This record gives sequence, structure tokens and C-alpha cells, in this order.
Amino acid sequence: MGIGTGTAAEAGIRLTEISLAYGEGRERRQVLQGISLDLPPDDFVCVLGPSGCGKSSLLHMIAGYLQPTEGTVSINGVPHRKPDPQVGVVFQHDNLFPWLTISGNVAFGLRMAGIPKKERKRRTADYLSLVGLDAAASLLPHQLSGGMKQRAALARTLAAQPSIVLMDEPFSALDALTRETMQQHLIGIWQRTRTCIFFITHDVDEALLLGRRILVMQAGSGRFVEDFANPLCQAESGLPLHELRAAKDYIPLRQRLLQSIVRDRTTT
Ligand SMILES: Nc1ncnc2c1ncn2[C@@H]1O[C@H](COP(=O)(O)OP(=O)(O)OP(=O)(O)O)[C@@H](O)[C@H]1O
Repeated sequence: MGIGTGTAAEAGIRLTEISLAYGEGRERRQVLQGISLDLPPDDFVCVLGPSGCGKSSLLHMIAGYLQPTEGTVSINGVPHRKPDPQVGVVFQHDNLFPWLTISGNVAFGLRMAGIPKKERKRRTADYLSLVGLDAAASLLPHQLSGGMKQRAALARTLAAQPSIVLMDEPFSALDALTRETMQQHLIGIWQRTRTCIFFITHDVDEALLLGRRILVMQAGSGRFVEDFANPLCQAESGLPLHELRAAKDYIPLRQRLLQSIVRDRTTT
């Protein structure tokens, strides 16, 4: 499943000196400033930052929804300027079509992409199984719980076999227990597919659990102020959640991340 074209050196996401400003003249507001980044094709990266620091704007540029004011976005070695199927996006809300069954929702994008019926059926079944929703295939969205709907949305995105999946606070509307279940599902899915995941969150614990690499943005900084390999991430450490949270490095790392997020940018 999923790795796109491009050579090994070019595969994944490359951001080169990305800046973004909204508005014109006196209304102009610089949101992102000189961001450069290389993300390998099989990575799981969490971007952590407070509300309004520019995380979603960055994701929208990588998705091709928004053009940077300066700099370039490349996906698998090719400049990326508009949405295309190799970059999948999962949002906070599932956006399922309420009149289609769950399998109909997953198959919809495949039909639009001209995938033949037999292949469509096979892929729909495979990806519903991957997210643990085989038994819900014929239900309508309103018959599913919030977590199940988000899993259906994930299956729909993955079924297009993107090489990169961008996730914008996908679990933040879920209750705490469902959220933990979803996090475990996502880790399992990443371990099986090794698709590049770019995951936005404002939750430090979520970033420490999920991200092999964590990038931190501060309010008003417009750039990453921390970029580090996370020794605790569950996909690598294999620790169950309760052991991970009890690990001796957990509290210091959590503290460090919290401080990075809130530190006044004039002190950095
Ligand atoms: N289309 C737009 N036009 C003008 N300003 C915008 C636009 N979109 C976002 N902004 C502003 O850019 C800044 C960054 O917004 P963005 O949504 O990227 O932040 P965020 O870190 O994702 O926030 P949150 O966690 O609350 O979603 C905010 O001040 C926001 O008001």
C-alpha cells in the first residue's frame, strides 16, 4: 500500500523556504516564515502547536489547497500546487455523505477516480477491514458512533492509496476513551501500511504517543521551534499506554514540549 513515485532521495514531503501571509497592505498578516522540512515517505510526524500558530495553514499548503507566498512544496520530488489523489486528508469532522452507506462512502472516491467496479469492491472491503469496520459496511453514517465515523473517513482516505496522509486534529472532537482507541487503531494502521502521516494536534500526550518525529510551533513564531525524534512513540517503543506514560523520560519530555509551545518567541 501506498508509496508513490520519485526516487528514494526525493520521496516524501519537501518544504523549501515556505512563507505564508494572509491579506494585503495594512491587513497583511505573516503566518508562516521560512519553513524548510524533509519528511521521508514512511514517517509518522506530529506537528504540535497552540491554536492560531498556523498548523492548518501549513497542512493546507501541503495538501495543495493553498499556495505559499514564497517557497515550494514538493511531493515525491514533484512540485505540488493543487490537490491530487496521492495526498489524502482527514479532518476533525468526518464529512461522510449521510445518504450513502459506509461502503458507499469509501467506494465513492474510487468511482470518481474511474477505478473499475471489481477493484473498487475489493479495495473498499480491504480498507474497511483495515480500520475494523467490516461489520458496518452496509450501515448509514448516522448509525455509527463518532469513533466509527472517523475510522470510516480514514478508510475512505486510505482507499485512494495516497502516498501521504495529512491529518488535521482528527480525534479532537471525540471523547477521551474513543480517542485512545482511535490512536491505537492509527498506530496499527501505520505499522501495516508505513504510509507517511503528517498529523496535527494541540495535545502534547497525543504527539508523544503517536509521533516518531515531533515538530513544535509557537504562537506567532511562524516556524518550527523544536524538531526531534521521539524515543517514546508507541509504534517504535511498543510500550503499552500505561507503561509509556510511566516511563522515566515521559514527564520531562512532556514538560519540555509544553514549555516550547508557550515560550515567548522573543526569548528564542
Ligand atoms: N483564509 C484566511 N484568511 C485570513 N487569515 C487566516 C485564514 N486562515 C487562517 N487565518 C489566520 O491565520 C492564523 C493561523 O491559522 P491556522 O488555522 O493555520 O492556525 P492553527 O494553528 O491551525 O489553529 P487551530 O489549532 O485553532 O486550528 C490565524 O490567526 C488565523 O486567523
